Amino acid sequence: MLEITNLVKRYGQNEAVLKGLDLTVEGSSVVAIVGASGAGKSTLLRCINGLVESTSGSIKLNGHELVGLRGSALRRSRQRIGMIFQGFNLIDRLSVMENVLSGRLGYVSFFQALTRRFPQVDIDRAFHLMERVGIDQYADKRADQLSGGERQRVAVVRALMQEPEILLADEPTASLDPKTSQQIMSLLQSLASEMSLPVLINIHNVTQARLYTDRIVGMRHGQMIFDGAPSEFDQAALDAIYGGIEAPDETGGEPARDGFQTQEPVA
Ligand SMILES: Nc1ncnc2c1ncn2[C@@H]1O[C@H](COP(=O)(O)OP(=O)(O)OP(=O)(O)O)[C@@H](O)[C@H]1O
Repeated sequence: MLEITNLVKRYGQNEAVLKGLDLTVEGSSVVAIVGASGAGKSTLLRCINGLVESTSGSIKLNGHELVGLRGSALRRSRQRIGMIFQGFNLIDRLSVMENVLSGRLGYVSFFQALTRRFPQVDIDRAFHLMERVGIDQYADKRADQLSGGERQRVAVVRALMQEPEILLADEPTASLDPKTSQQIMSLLQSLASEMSLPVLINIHNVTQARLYTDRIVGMRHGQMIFDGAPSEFDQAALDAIYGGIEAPDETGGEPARDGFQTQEPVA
């Protein structure tokens, strides 16, 4: 469970970007964070995974306080948080398998990491997860030879290899075409339930947020001004979140299945 209480983030002497945010995410729920550009969505995710230092407040992941961690404690906490980015953040010259196994770097010895010799159990799990998301046939291919959707699946598997307690996705579909975007959203939704993993997704596409998440959190100027089920996310909520700022992306279409589901849940 993720419990955020009275979270404040201020960059330098500027006005606070997050102004006392409270948010609790439990179980396997998929939560969309929506809001206009500059609302503070990415800052919220970066505070959770410690990429930026929170100014004050509390972020607890399964009871462990994340605010104020430094050094090895911060590195250990990051291992428990899977991160997926808009630009995939893969190492292009490495193979898909090597990218995926890099999700284990925090768990193996310095020597193993240096020589990239991973335990067989990690390799088996990598194949299992790659098969689950439909990229096992690309294991030996260079990451830069894959399409955007395939690359994002590699990034998802790399994050899952960390055995994370939560997945954070920062605009995971913004670089993808509409159909591929839907498949990735559907995949995240399925994986959340198969693995009982909470997933927090920053997303501009409100149609996809409505279709593929269990809950929508709307932010404006660093504050949460909507928190409810997708069915409650109506025009009034849209106006409150985006009114006078920008028109959200309403493209999205019909729900998609991720297309690579297996019968076996992934442990
Ligand atoms: N490293 C930084 N230093 C100073 N200000 C920053 C920094 N990162 C973000 N900001 C500011 O914080 C505010 C919120 O930015 P943030 O990226 O969190 O918004 P966002 O809702 O994710 O926007 P977008 O949808 O465009 O990604 C913006 O005004 C931004 O300029």
